Amino acid sequence: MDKLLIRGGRPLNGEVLISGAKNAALPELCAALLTADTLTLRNVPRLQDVSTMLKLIRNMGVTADVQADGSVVLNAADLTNPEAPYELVKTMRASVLALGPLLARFGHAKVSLPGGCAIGSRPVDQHLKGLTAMGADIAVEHGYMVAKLANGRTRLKGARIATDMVTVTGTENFLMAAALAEGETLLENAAQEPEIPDLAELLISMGAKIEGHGTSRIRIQGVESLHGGAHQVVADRIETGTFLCAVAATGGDVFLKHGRAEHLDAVIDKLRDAGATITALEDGIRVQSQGRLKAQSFRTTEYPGFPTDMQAQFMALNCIAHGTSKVTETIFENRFMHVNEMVRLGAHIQIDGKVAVIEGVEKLSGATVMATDLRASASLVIAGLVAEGETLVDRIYHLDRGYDQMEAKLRAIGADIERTK
Ligand SMILES: CC(=O)N[C@H]1[C@@H](OP(=O)(O)OP(=O)(O)OC[C@H]2O[C@@H](n3ccc(=O)[nH]c3=O)[C@H](O)[C@@H]2O)O[C@H](CO)[C@@H](O)[C@@H]1O
Ligand SMILES: C=C(OP(=O)(O)O)C(=O)O
Repeated sequence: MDKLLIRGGRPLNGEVLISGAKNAALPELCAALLTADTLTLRNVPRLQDVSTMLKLIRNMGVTADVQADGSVVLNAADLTNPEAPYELVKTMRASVLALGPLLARFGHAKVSLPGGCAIGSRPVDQHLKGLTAMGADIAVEHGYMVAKLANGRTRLKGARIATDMVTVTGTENFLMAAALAEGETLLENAAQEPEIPDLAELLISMGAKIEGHGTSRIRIQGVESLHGGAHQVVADRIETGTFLCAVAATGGDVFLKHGRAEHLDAVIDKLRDAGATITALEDGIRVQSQGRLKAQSFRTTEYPGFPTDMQAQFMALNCIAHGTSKVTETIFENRFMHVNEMVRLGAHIQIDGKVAVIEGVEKLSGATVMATDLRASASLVIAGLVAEGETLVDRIYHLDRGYDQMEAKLRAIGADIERTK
């Protein structure tokens, strides 16, 4: 199993090219299921979840050609097997994004239930509730969601869907399903994460009629069919935020090319309050940092609030900052698994339910630590970059799920980091 060996204590300087967003590329690959025409996605990140999604849709009968420049050319004209098997779904929750498009285009689908994962139980009840309101009949059998159109219908029908909580992939499933449904769908309480308008723009370029994306109320007029198109995947705001935190923690001066500051307001505000200098430039973000920063308290919430996907990485920074901070995780019930590993590196952290209290220490000391989920892995890499001596981060298959060549990018800006077996 691959591990990362980090010798900490070096500042980071130079330029990093930010990749396309994992959480935009995954639904956008599923959007190819909505049409028999060719769809080209540019700027698709090279990471494990994208490989898994390609495997999943190829298994359905979709052709997907990955080009040298990072584009993927997709065609679902000959899709014969609208099914997402457990073996693939279990490694990637985003597989649930196949359900809406398959149901909308073929009228039936069989998608494995994703099950729980390290960060929480993550049910899909809201996806089922919304698609049922659109005229789907969904039974859960032998661990699968077996979906068809109810009452001899030939298409899904538009509906008003108000989810009990804001759900990102739920909103994406409804957007894709509603694009091909009969009549109007109104999504209330819709997610506003930048990946949602990015998906909506792709669907619009394929002929969908969507208004209000980027707000909590999205209106979709269904059309009979969608055509192909080409789309550039938006820059990954979580990869950008991860590098911002890494440089803020180690010190240095780095330009994050293609990073979008306007997608990271909550994180950037906290980094500025901590003492880092962040400058939004024309095609990226410059981060400069020196000396020990000031610890910052924050609460994770839906966009535009502080993202849960940045909680662990910012906590790494708080571990070595001046002062005591309080981090509250409100989205997932079990997203503090990095804490015990950070404590092994010398951090002072106490957890009480949804709240972690971090008392900043002057230095961390390298040790062997275990990655438990994607962003926890990234936070341990940041902690390793500032720790004295060697840190070995084990189980980095979690990191590979969602970061495009993270260690190569870090090495290029001066980190002493290598992959070992
Ligand atoms: C592939 C992708 O884009 N993943 C992101 C997406 O995950 P994902 O879309 O799975 O997360 P959701 O926004 O759906 O989850 C938000 C909360 O709602 C709950 N919930 C959700 C749906 C449902 O049917 N029932 C239910 O109870 C979840 O358990 C969680 O507590 O948004 C999360 C929150 O920003 C991010 O951490 C993930 O990186
Ligand atoms: C939790 C994440 O991803 P996923 O929803 O794919 O598990 C993440 O990107 O941090």
